[in-house]
Amino acid sequence: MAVISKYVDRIAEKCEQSGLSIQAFSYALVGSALCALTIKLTAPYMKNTQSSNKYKINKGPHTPLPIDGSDDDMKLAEAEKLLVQQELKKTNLQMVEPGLNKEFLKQLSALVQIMIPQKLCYETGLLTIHTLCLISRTFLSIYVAALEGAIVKFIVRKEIKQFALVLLKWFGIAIPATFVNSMIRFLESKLALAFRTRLVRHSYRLYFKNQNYYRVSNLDGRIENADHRLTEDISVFASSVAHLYSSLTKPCFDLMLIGLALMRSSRQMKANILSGPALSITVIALTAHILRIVSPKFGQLVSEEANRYGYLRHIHSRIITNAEEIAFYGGHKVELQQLRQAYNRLVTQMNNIFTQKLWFVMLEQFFMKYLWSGTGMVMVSLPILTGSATPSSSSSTSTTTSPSEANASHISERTQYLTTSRNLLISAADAIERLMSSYKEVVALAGYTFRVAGMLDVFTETSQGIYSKAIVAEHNRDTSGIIEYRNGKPIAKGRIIYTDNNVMSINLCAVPVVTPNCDIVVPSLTLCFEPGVHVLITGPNGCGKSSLFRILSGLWPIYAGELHIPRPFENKPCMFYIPQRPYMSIGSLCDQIIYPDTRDDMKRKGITENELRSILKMVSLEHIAQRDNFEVIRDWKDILSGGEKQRMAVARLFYHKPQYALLDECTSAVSIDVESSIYEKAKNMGITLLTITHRPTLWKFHTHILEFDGQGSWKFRKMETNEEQKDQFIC
Ligand SMILES: Nc1ncnc2c1ncn2[C@@H]1O[C@H](COP(=O)(O)OP(=O)(O)OP(=O)(O)O)[C@@H](O)[C@H]1O
Repeated sequence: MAVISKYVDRIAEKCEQSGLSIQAFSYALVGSALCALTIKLTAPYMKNTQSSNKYKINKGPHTPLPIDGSDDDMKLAEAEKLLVQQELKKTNLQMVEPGLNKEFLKQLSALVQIMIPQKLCYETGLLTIHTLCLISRTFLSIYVAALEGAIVKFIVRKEIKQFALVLLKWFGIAIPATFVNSMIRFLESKLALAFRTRLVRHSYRLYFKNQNYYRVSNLDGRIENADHRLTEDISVFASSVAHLYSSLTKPCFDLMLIGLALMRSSRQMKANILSGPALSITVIALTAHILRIVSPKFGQLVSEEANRYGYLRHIHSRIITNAEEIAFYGGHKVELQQLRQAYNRLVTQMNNIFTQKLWFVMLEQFFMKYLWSGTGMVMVSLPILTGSATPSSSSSTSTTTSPSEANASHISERTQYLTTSRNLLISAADAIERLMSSYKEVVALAGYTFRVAGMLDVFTETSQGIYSKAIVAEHNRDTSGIIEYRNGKPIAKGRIIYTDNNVMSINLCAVPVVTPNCDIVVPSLTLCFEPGVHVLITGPNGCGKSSLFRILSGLWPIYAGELHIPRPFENKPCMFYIPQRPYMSIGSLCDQIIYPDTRDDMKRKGITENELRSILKMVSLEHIAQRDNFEVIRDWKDILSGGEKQRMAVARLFYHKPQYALLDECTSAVSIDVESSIYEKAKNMGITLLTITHRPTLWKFHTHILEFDGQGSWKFRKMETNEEQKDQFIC
């Protein structure tokens, strides 16, 4: 600054020498500075208005702005627009917005019933001890305030012995006080964990009910990242409920008991006991009202932030899951762009919250730190300034002591009163501040309640077969009467009937194949799969071959007709599905073969390691058992090759020996000789094959063929074994 001012002085001198007055020079300097400041302040707004106008005209109101004008960022904004539109669709589906309303109370009470299922349970025990600790902490605070008042009184009176005695008491009380403080935190954490455990158990139960983990992500569009809601959101919700309990009840106890203590000391000072509390209540009520009016909608903001954070994690986990595919494709640019979009949207939301908090916290602090302190000072001084007499405790001493001694005693009494009241007031102000700031927490809790309760609602609905998808809701399509809609949602009118054990055939009676988006792939299927009738399923891509398996396995709802399937008998599944990309579970080699059985199931079935070894031999994987024994836990997804993984999946088929095997191109990576021997062995075991394949070498293992034409029609007929049939099939 000094350098600049010297430089300015030198220019001014030069200007004066050339005939320009210093005043004129100053005007010019200030004018140009103001001009520069105006340009600096208005330029970004002008730029934003221009670009937002441009976007309003060209791309609709919800398009996010590009970060700069570069082509890349324009593309990013375009992609983000799609993302925003998807979010909007989702929001429209969910309709209700989080906030302090009836819906929030209803959702919270439903969640409280899950977290505290009975009047007498572990959680109520914790709550009782927690409440007792909170009450005793308040009594201790009042006692400590009184002790501090007495300490000051004895200092003013110069009574060393009394001072030392009270100081000792003060130190003595510190031990239970600190223990109670620490206990409050401990109990709060225990309570949060207990609530979380109850919620997690409940939601896990729902998540795994009726294949909900599949339905939520595939058939319903309301929850995009169930993993985030099941982990992060439940944890934050439980902590926030436990924290709110103490941050609401403790200040209430504090206020009640401190108010009584203050009134008692005002009475001792023979002052009006109502004027102080009346003043404070008026000021607090007024400031609370103002804060409530100007408070931003933190519930919505927090809920949106959690949504965006969840989406960011979802993108990350997709990249981790599909790392190899992305690397082969060299798709890092696209993935990076998606990550940047997700992160930018999170940052925008966080910045929004920070900015809104900045002004709100400023106002809050002004009220709580300054306005309330001022009111507190007036409150404390009122009994002394308006008190008609000396404190009651000192009135008895005034007859035996001299006037100067009595005066000194009155001063010390007033000092004690002031110190005690001040300490009590500080605690009370702290309590009110906590109560007021709890409002923010309550609003934030509304956001988490909305997400957790919303998740449980969706789980309940999907487990009952009620789905909601934006794409379905938005299309008012003609489904030729196959799908019936109620309130914009399709109704699964079809029935699954489990037949008795002696009927082993699978029957489809006028069942349509309908995708989760309500696209009709095949309008009506009437078929009968009998044991020993090996069916080859064929047709062009996307004609509904895998969808038929999804319907047989009960993954997709049936919108009409009837499906008759045999009931599982003696723990033996009726159908066993093997996909093209087999799933490798966490665990040992043994766990891979017996999946989805557990070790206990395996023991119950009496299957030994030797039998597992011979199963591995049947699929030519015996070398794996020699390399790693059955117990070593490995990451089988990465260790085994594509073909080995497919053979491992077939090993599961030989372990479970189901009535029907649903084989969805499950040997596409297996060499032809091993594949043929696998099919031969499966047939010899009495397993009926329902095979989707594009390999002509497999035709000989089947007796019937189900052909889809891709236009919704199909043909089911006996397969002819002559060469002509084979050629026809190859085409
Ligand atoms: N989860 C889903 N949500 C919406 N539509 C789906 C879903 N899964 C499949 N579809 C659609 O259903 C139709 C039939 O798919 P399906 O997987 O049955 O084809 P496919 O005959 O097995 O084809 P391919 O030979 O390529 O495996 C396709 O148009 C597909 O886009």
